[in-house]
Amino acid sequence: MCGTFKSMRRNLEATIETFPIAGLFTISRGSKTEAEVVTCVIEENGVFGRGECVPYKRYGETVAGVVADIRSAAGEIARRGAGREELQTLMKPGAARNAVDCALWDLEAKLEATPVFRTLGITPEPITTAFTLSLGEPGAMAAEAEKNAHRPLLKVKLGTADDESRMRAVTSAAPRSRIIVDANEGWTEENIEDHLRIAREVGIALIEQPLPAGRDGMLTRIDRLVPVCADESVHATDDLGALRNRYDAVNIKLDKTGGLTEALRMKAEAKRLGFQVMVGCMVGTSLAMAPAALLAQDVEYADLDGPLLLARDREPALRYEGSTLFPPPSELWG
Ligand SMILES: CC(C)C[C@H](N)C(=O)N[C@H](CCOc1cc(O)cc2c1C(=O)N[C@@H]2C)C(=O)O
Ligand SMILES: [Mg+2]
Repeated sequence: MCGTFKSMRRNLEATIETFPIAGLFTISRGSKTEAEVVTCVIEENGVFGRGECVPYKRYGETVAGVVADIRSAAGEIARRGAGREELQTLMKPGAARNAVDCALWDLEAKLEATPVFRTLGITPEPITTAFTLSLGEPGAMAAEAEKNAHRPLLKVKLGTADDESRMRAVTSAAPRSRIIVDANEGWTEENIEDHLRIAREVGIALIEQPLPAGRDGMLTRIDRLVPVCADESVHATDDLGALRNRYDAVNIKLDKTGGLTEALRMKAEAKRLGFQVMVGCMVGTSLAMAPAALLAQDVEYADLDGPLLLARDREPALRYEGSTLFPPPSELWG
């Protein structure tokens, strides 16, 4: 409960941590070999709450800027005891607020000996996550798809001039998997209708962010032959209204909403407006996925595979068995 600890003194720390990626993760905007995350730890009376965020260059965020933003809010949180509700006005939506918000959820759960899932009134169950295939040449993507053809849900990174070959290659290599295509803003007004026709022909389930954010108005005028999901075009609850006739689904990420508190509001409003919901993630560890795994309990798509791409994770980590993600242990978060 927010505000309960106002008279208590809290200490807040923000640190940068690096986790190596197993191999290379590539999309149309570039490649990564490691996940650089910011961890926020808030302590009160020897009890620690932790939250993790992943700053994203696409949204003008850097790790140094995010650490600075967290530290500048630290006075209000640590000395004055600002809680989660005040945090929503103290910091803007984005990665920095996510780390602090999730650390506060974790701290409050531990101080009150009440797990977050209980506060949310849910009984978390294992969920199926998407598994992401990097962008590559059609043959290489087909080989990766074949290797992962046992997985029920694949997310395929596209956004090139020749996505037709790639869509055909991955769908024939993994014929039993449901496939999400994430074009990462890489399609154009000229090629989107052709791409949608091919996507429907080969049985793609969902197309994520085909057109650039801010230049996606055409989506209201075309026949969306495959459901279209907003990612870069949607950050928080206030964005939803304008997207109503443009998108069929929205990808909610804690690093965009600025934490679980706003993400819960956004999910409720998205459902009320009739959107399908995906809960997504950045390239982060189990600590970043844990709150998202609770958020994803009742949505159409969970895309929480960050740790599956890492060569090293938190300890304890989330348990994944294939593409099944189990509820987070409280020693990890919540
Ligand atoms: C481990 C996957 C990337 C996580 C998820 N399935 C996913 O696809 N998320 C992306 C957003 C994260 O993408 C990032 C993060 C990053 O730090 C750097 C990059 C990207 C990316 O897509 N390209 C660059 C390399 C999503 O839903 O769009
Ligand atoms: Mg995306």
